This record gives sequence, C-alpha cells and structure tokens, in this order.
Amino acid sequence: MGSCLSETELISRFFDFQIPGHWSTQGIGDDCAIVEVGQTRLAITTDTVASGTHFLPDADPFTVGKKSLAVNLSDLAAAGAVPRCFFLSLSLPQTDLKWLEAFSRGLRETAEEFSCPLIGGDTTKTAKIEDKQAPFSITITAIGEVQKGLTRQGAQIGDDIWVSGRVGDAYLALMLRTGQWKGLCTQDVAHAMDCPTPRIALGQFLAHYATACADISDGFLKDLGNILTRSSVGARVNIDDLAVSEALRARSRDERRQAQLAGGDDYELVWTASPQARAAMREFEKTARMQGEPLVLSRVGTIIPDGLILVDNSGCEVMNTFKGFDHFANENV
Ligand SMILES: Nc1ncnc2c1ncn2[C@@H]1O[C@H](COP(=O)(O)OP(=O)(O)O)[C@@H](O)[C@H]1O
Ligand SMILES: Cc1ncc(C[n+]2csc(CCOP(=O)(O)OP(=O)(O)O)c2C)c(N)n1
Ligand SMILES: [Mg+2]
Repeated sequence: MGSCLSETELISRFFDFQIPGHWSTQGIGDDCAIVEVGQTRLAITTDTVASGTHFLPDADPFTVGKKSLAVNLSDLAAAGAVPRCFFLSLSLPQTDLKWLEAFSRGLRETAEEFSCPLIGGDTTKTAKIEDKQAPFSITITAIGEVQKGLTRQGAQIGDDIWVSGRVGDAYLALMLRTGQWKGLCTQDVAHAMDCPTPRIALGQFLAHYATACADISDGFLKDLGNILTRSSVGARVNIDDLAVSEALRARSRDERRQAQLAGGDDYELVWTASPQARAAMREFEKTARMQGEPLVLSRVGTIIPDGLILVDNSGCEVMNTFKGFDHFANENV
C-alpha cells in the first residue's frame, strides 16, 4: 500500500531516533555522517542501487559495478573525505556468473581508481513471491576520513553558489532510453548516466573553502534545497548559469530545464563559498584542465536570507515548478 509521505518525511517520522551514543556525530540529514572516533574523524555513507529503480534491468553489469560504488564515493566527496574502505551487500535472485564477473570487474576498477579497498559485506538470495522475483539490489557502505568535514549546514548570506560539471545528461539518457523523449542516446550522454565520476579531488579541495556542500543525486534544486533548509537560508539562482552539454542544449527549453533543475542522477557537487574564494575555485578548475580533465565549475547564484528566487539570463523570474527525485513521489494512500 502507498503512503503520502515523501522520502524525507518518512525518514524523519520513523527513523530519526536521536539516541545519544558514545561517538559524537551531527545526526541524520547530510550526505555523510561525520563520526568522531578518538582523534580520527570518519565520514560514513550508505546507498542502495536496485534493478528497475536505479538502473535499467538490461544495464551493462560492468557499469552497474562502477556506478554502485561511485554513488557512495560521491557522498564522501560531498563531505570532503578521503575514501578509505567500503562494504558490499548483494541481494541476488540467482548466481549469474557472467553478470557477476562483469559487475565485479567494474566495481574493482572504481575501487582501484580511488584506492578504496572492499573489506566486507553480505550476500543473500532474493525470494520469489507468488512467482514474482524480487529485483536485485546492491548496497554499499563507504567510509572515508576527513579533517573537519563538509555538511549541508553552514551556508552564509552573501555566499556564492557553485556547481561542478554539466548537470542534466544522466536524466536525458534515461528519457531517451525509455522512449519518453525522442532522439538517439549518444555515447557521451549514456556515459553520464552509466559512469558518473565521483568528485573526490574537488571535495577534498572544497573542504578548505566551502561553507556547505551536497552531491546532486536527486536534482540540482532539491539538493540545493537541502543545503538551504539545513543552513536556514535562501538563494537566488540564475538557471542559465548552469553549464550545459551540447546534447542537452539541442533539446527544447522545457526539457533542458527539467533535466538540469530536477533530473538527478548526476553526482556532481553543489556548494556555497565566500566570494573571496572565487580565485581559488578558478585556480582549481584551471589546474584540473591542465591535467587533462575538462572540469567546469559554474557560479550560479547567491545565498540570501530566505526563499528561492530563480531567474534566467534575461533577468526574468522563472516559476519553480520543479520537483526533483523522490522515491515515493507518485504514491497515494
Ligand atoms: N532508512 C534510513 N534511516 C536512517 N537515516 C536515513 C535513512 N534513509 C536515509 N537516511 C538519511 O537521511 C538523509 C537523506 O538521505 P538521502 O537523500 O538518501 O541522502 P544521500 O542523497 O546523501 O544519499 C541522509 O543523511 C541519510 O543518511
Ligand atoms: C531505471 C531507472 N529509473 C530511474 C532512474 C533515475 N533515478 C534513479 S535513482 C535517482 C536519484 C538518486 O537515487 P537515490 O536512491 O535517492 O540516491 P541518493 O539520493 O540516496 O544518493 C534517479 C534520478 C534511473 N537512474 N534508472
Ligand atoms: Mg541515500
């Protein structure tokens, strides 16, 4: 049976226990829990990806392996953490050796790229109920180390709002692949959905400059909204300042806005920082490009006392009708 609760309402109603413990943390609500263990500060996150919900049932298992870890590393990036290790829990309908071999190769490639060893996990079989096989799912818990650590809390009035990368292509890929939008899904666009790059180096750099940070998994406006709520501030954003790929630029204005503002699945970062940090941001961008990574950092707005004002390049205000991703958004009682 469905419910009227959004994901966030469901979590705060049933699972925000607030039981005091021996280790100090900031509690639920950020990309990572920052946990103080003696002299060490850990950033810990967990994310599940499930067939049919996070990837299409016929997705290449190699990219499923890569992405399962990448989405968790993206949460570590949002906390400014250095990845240290991860756990892997699998719920599988059967032992499909070919699938597992490719999945394992993809997972391993990302683990090696970010020097993040797999140190444990769990493996179970999903049941058939009334002849229907439960979809398989992959849960990863990743642990990193931070000095101070970034959260969604801390944005200050007057701060700039920044976004990494060209958001929207993962959503474009999903719409094209499922036939909801017309057109061919090019390799670059498919890559954005299948192989997102966790912004680990950027996150560690931002740990020195950002006042708040989140990753864009649920859509730019929703994830920026989480920063605004946690920081008790508002924002003014020029939506035309978001970097856009050639493929998305070629779509209609409404499709482009839907993909960029609400699409999700991008795993880029959104953060706030004082205007004094602008030169440092441009320097980081320049260095990345000199090292062969075509990174783009976009300054898209300003933190204001409250509300959310969206404008376009002509200065006109844009109505915010964009919802962002919510697992339970379409359910009714
Ligand atoms: N079932 C749950 N029990 C406790 N905390 C949860 C649960 N689901 C999500 N959370 C927490 O709620 C916050 C929002 O979750 P989510 O939007 O999934 O974050 P993220 O996009 O970083 O994965 C996070 O701090 C997460 O740890
Ligand atoms: C088959 C399929 N349907 C829909 C999507 C789009 N999608 C799935 S999950 C998601 C948002 C992120 O997922 P979530 O589980 O909320 O990750 P978290 O925010 O917890 O990191 C999006 C945009 C997809 N990638 N694949
Ligand atoms: Mg999550």
